[in-house]
Amino acid sequence: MKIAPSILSADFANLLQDVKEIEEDADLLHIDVMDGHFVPNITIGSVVVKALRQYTSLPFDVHLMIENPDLYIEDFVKAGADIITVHQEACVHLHRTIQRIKGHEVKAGVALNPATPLETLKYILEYVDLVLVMTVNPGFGGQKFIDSMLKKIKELDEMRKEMNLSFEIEVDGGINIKNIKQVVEAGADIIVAGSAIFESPDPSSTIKEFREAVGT
Ligand SMILES: O=C(CO)[C@@H](O)[C@H](O)COP(=O)(O)O
Ligand SMILES: [Fe+2]
Repeated sequence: MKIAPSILSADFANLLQDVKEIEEDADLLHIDVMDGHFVPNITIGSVVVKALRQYTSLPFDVHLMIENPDLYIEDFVKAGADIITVHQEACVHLHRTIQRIKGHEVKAGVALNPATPLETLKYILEYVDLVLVMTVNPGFGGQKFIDSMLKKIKELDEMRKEMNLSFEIEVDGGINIKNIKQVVEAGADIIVAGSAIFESPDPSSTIKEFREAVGT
């Protein structure tokens, strides 16, 4: 299991300090990019990713919650993204968008909102490196995990086995020390957590507790 702290819940006035605090314990840094159109919130853009890139070697896991992601892929690649994930709901030509990301030699992911069926990914799964299952409606940190998403993670894991594919399953939203084990048992490989890590008194110990809770 990999842990990807989401900087959405970090202190933006002390962003580097917060990243440094989790650097040794985290596997990836999850960066939520929101445009105020696809989701009702505006967060950070490629300039912030580029600024952070100079100070950490953690792989950057960029979650684009934006319309027309094709227009910005190159900017995020140049800024230092290692994984770029786009939403199925935001891409009219998803296959083209995934190929565009992979053409830059970074990993390509596709994200699904809670209400979007897995079946919409049937013909794209063989091309992606990662599927991000949203377990809250995207836009904000600190929301409650939607329980029915456990079934979705399990079904995706089954599809992966049946299709003999090796994409990673990433899960994002409302994950904490109480539900992490269930999420991993359902089939998740990468756990994103924002508020549970950055709003805890000791973010680095919280990551260690997450690993202990899962038994890894
Ligand atoms: O993409 C998103 C929200 O849209 C997430 O990455 C959040 O940042 C997760 O925050 P928590 O639910 O863990 O507080
Ligand atoms: Fe995210």
